[in-house]
This record gives sequence, C-alpha cells and structure tokens, in this order.
Amino acid sequence: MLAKPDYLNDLKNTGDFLTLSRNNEWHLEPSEFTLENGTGVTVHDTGVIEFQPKVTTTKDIVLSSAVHGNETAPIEICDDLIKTIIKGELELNQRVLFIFGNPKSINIGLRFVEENLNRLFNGHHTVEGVPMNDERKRAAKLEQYVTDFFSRGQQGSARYHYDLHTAIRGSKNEKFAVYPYLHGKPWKKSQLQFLLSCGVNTVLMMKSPATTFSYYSSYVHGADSFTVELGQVKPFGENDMARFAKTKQTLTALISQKEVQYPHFNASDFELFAVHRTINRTQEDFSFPFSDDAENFTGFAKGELLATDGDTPYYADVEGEAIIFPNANVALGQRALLTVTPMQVDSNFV
Ligand SMILES: O=C(O)CCC(=O)N[C@@H](CCC(=O)O)C(=O)O
Ligand SMILES: [Zn+2]
Repeated sequence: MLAKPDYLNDLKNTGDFLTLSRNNEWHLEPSEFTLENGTGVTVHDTGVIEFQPKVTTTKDIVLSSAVHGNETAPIEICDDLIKTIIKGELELNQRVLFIFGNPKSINIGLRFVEENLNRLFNGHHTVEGVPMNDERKRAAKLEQYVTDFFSRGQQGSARYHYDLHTAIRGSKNEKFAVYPYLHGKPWKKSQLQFLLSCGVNTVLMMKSPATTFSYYSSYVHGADSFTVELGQVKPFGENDMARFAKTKQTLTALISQKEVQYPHFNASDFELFAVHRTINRTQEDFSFPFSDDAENFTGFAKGELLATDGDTPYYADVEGEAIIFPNANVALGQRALLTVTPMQVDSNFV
C-alpha cells in the first residue's frame, strides 16, 4: 500500500492532474486510490497516471501529450479527459495510461528544456560517454512506465499508443499522423479508420527506425502506435478546441466503450505518403531556401533546392517531393527535414 501524499484530496476533488504535474516538474510521489465507480487510479510519477477499470478489459491504451511542452492542444484534450474520469463523469471500459511527457517544458512554454525528448526513446537516453540530463532520465522512466503498463495488461489485450503533438508550421493537410516503421509488417486499415474518425485523413509511412516515443511502443511492445499531429502549435488559451472535437470524441469512445465500430475502409478517404528521405543537419551553417511560413506538404519541382547543409545542397530528386517538419534549428546530427511522396493503398495494408 502506498502512502497518502498531501496532494491526494485535491486531486480527487478537482481531477487536475495537469496542474499537479506542472507543480512537480520532474518528480511526484506515487499514490493510488479508487473512484466510486470502481476504477483504480495510480499516480506513478509526475505526468504519469493510470486508470484500471473494474471490468474485464480488452485494450491497453497509452495517450501521451507534452512530449513537446509548447504543443498545448493535445495537453488540453488529455487534461479534460483525465478530469472527467476522476470526477466520475466518464466511465472507462479499457485500461488507460495518460502521460504528460515533459511538465517542465510546459511551464517554460518551449519544445524542450535541454534536449528534445522525442529523440531519446528506444534506448537513446543512455549512451556511453554522454552525460545524463533531466530529459534523458525522463525518457528512460517513461519507457519503464509504458513497459510496466503493457506487461500488467490482460493476456491477449490489444496495445495502443497515440502520441499527440502539434506541428511548428502550418500544414496543407492540417492533421496528420506518422506511422512508425513496421519492419515489413503490414499497415492496418483499422488504425487508419480510427485516425479518420479522429479527423486525421493524412498518414506518413516511415521507412526506418526512429528515436521517437511512438516508434518505441510500436517496435518494443508491438503496439499500434502513431505520432499524431493535430494542427499548429499555439499557446494555452489560443487553441480553437472545436477543431479537435472529433479527436476528443473518438478518444473518449476508445477508452469508454467495449468495442468501437468505425465505417468501412475506403482508400479514397485518405492521403497517404511514403517518406522519401530524411535530411539531417550536420553543419552549423544550415538553411532552407523557403520562408518560415512555408507549410508542411508543400511540394517542390524536381531540381529545386530543398536545403543547404554547409557546402552540401539538397535538390528535390522527384517531381512533387514535399517537405515535412523543416527545422533549421535542430541540434547537429538531428533530422532537419523529412520529405514525402504520395503513395497508394496496396497489398501491404491489411
Ligand atoms: O513541426 C515540427 O517541426 C515538429 C512537430 C513534432 O514534434 N513532430 C514529431 C514527429 C515525430 C515522428 O516523426 O514520429 C517530432 O519531430 O518529434
Ligand atoms: Zn511535437
């Protein structure tokens, strides 16, 4: 039995786990309690709270936000869901682990404190000769919380992880998801249907391993896992939450219903893209020829300049090569740009 920390009554009354996490940036004493409807609640750490319904469950669901602290809309969605669950207004039928990835970076309103958390998963937090910092320690702990959560699920339960973000730039396709590299396994139409129900009709298929949270859950735990970009970064209070209504409704149904029916798969509902290449920044002197308001999914003509890394120019090598996540300010060695090309549904979808 865990001790009863001072924060417990307040958390039970308000459901405000976000504020509690923000007030305890890197550590929070664990605790547990049970809601009147029988759902067990476990606070594992700051930003990490688990809900275990009394009924038999079939899904183990991780919903993460604030892996980047300034991406506020997903934080607001998860904050609301947590509050409604703790206040007994939403009854769960599935196990859920909510994660606010980096509470300190929420407080400073920045993507990260010292180092981009989403470049530290899948073991990249611990590298010989590289000093640990708070974000590296956090990535290691988050991996452990996810491991423990999935390992305590019912035998045969389906595993899901939706890592919710917003993009720095505007996007021609406002909402889109990144499907982590599956090492040859087929992409799932049922997951695309889930995403569509969230209002996400655009999906990028990665073709190599990554250091991201979603790749980690997919690769290590076999979860259906995605990075989901829900729009453009805005400060708290400036998000038009109506734009996220479908996402919130779909997540609510996922965690509260025994089974959710999505409409039949129709390829023409989607815009799918294959990652064409990744361009890393290797030199201090790295630049793009386009402005900061060039949107994600802007296509370039074959032969047009995409980026310059020191003395190395990168030109579009296929017609319509489109830019995703251009960021010239990333740390040396990190991804400064992804490019994509359209793809069709084929036999590698089940
Ligand atoms: O808009 C941007 O430049 C970045 C938005 C963001 O945080 N995207 C994720 C994508 C992760 C993935 O590739 O699955 C990231 O860069 O970490
Ligand atoms: Zn992000």
